[in-house]
Amino acid sequence: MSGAALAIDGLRKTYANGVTALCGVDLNIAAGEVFAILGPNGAGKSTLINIVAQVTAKSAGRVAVMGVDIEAQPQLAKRLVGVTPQEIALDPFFTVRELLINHAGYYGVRKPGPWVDELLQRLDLAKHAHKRTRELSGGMKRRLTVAKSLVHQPPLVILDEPTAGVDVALRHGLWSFIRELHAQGSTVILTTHYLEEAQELAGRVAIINQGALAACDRTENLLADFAARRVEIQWKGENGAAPDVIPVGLQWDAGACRLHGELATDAVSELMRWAGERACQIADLRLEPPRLEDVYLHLTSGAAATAGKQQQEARHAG
Ligand SMILES: Nc1ncnc2c1ncn2[C@@H]1O[C@H](COP(=O)(O)OP(=O)(O)OP(=O)(O)O)[C@@H](O)[C@H]1O
Repeated sequence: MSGAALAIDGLRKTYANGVTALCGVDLNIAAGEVFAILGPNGAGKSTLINIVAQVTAKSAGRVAVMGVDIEAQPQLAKRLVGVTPQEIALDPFFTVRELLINHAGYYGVRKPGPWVDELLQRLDLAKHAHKRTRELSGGMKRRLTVAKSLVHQPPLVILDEPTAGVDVALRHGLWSFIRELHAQGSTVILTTHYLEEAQELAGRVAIINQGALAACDRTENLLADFAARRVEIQWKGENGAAPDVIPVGLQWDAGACRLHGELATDAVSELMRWAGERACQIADLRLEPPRLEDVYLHLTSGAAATAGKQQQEARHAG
């Protein structure tokens, strides 16, 4: 498992209440990657992150951070990772600077001052450094939580929904900060519900559903493997009349007088023939490549999701 920034093998978690949050996840994230973990609410993303951060105990499996097994060398493994949790919990009585310096002390960092100043600068917190944390706005607290996780300069940075509930400008600020961290050699793992964020930042994406890995690949490969096109046809039927034949896979929206839906790539030539025969009734026709959102929805809902979970459970059975 050495060589990877994060190596996860057969990770399982069943909570005391009997809920199985992870049912045998394997994941290998190379040093220097920006990697996104996507999945619906309750998929198991935070459980996975909390196990890596050693705030939740795993039920089975192995986890190594920068080649260090979290069970064999828990203290060393803890120092190699900085986790920004989803929940913001900051001591209200410390100032921003005090909080960061104290937190650095927790990791045994000597003379943290210059790096704390740099973090305050880069996360746009310098002018709030003297304020008590209870005086900060939600967005400032979010940035401080990010700074706190980086104060010991870990090589692996994990951000659990870093942009949840933050405004657009701050989101873009955090994106450029993540790019800077990456450019400086950090490995960054983030979870997000914003698919465009994953597409924008991450080289590779994992989709977790019901505690199982539904996909893990480069975004462009996930899109290339998804053999479907989005179709939208504006129709000029007289008095709003529907087309005589509706191509399989498309739906008729009478109010907007249009056909729309998803079409398998190998059915496109058939659609073109259908459209050619009705050219004078078509005002507009658009065929769009799939988006990460389409792949995500396909993998996390219905039959594809159930099949993926069963496959993974079978692989890890026993
Ligand atoms: N401490 C806990 N005790 C019992 N069950 C838990 C606990 N924490 C999480 N769970 C359950 O484990 C499952 C996975 O939860 P988790 O928080 O890991 O999902 P998530 O993918 O991070 O969701 P979200 O996107 O909503 O943050 C859910 O069914 C959740 O209810």
